[in-house]
Amino acid sequence: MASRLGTSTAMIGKVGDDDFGHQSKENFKQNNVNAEYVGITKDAATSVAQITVVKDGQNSIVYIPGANDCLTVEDIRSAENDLIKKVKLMILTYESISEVILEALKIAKQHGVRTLVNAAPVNPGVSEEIYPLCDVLCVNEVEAEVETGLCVESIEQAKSATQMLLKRGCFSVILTLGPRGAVFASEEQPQAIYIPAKQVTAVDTTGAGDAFLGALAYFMTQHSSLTMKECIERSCEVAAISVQNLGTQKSFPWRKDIPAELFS
Ligand SMILES: Nc1ncnc2c1ncn2[C@@H]1O[C@H](COP(=O)(O)OP(=O)(O)OP(=O)(O)O)[C@@H](O)[C@H]1O
Repeated sequence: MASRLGTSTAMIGKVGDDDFGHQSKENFKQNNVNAEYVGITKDAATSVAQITVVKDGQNSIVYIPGANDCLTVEDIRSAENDLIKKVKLMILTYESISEVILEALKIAKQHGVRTLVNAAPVNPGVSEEIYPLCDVLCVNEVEAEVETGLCVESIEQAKSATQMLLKRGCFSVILTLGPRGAVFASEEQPQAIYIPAKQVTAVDTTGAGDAFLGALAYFMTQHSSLTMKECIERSCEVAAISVQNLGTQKSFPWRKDIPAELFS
């Protein structure tokens, strides 16, 4: 998503030496994502996700980690000089193992790279040491419940969850709420604010979180005069476009498909 909006983007990861792995690398190329640091391992199959979409567009995903678990601390260190230290922002997900996430965050912070951590998919194995290294922690309702132990159904409960995550040391927290939008709080603005989503008819919400995050990375890095609230509002709009199309990455809009005022 970040690349489709026009951000120079690179991926660090690992795929298996199989059809899905080779297709993934080809897909990065077609989306102008530098995949030089996406390794191929013979020790595991490429990670896959079985996705079921129901009538209202909501989804349920069974995720099988596979090769993602083979990404090592050494793989991250090998990208430090030529990649990590040169970027403005690093997005991390919970698809890697805890020690790898932690190493990537430490290296990014050493070089003044902003960090945007998406605590997805739910991974209770991830160390609490990551929180103080998160410039932005982004969770959905389920992930927020697992991270905090709180019930996150109402917007008020979502606001309470962001407060708890801030207290653990994150600089800022975004809790996405599907069709309701998102809640945001930060050290600078601890009072959580609610940002509504655009009302649209969703056909497939799969990938809404990734569309939101990729767009957020774009606005945070390419439109530095925008406040975080404005970046989140615009990212909600991009994600709302994606849920009106079928597919996961396939549903992500290209820059030309997005109203020009979002880039002003
Ligand atoms: N039905 C919808 N209508 C409008 N916007 C939506 C809808 N669903 C999601 N969005 C937008 O996408 C953002 C992220 O969605 P959500 O909270 O569902 O993420 P997620 O659970 O991580 O998604 P994923 O299905 O990719 O795992 C929301 O904050 C909202 O702005």
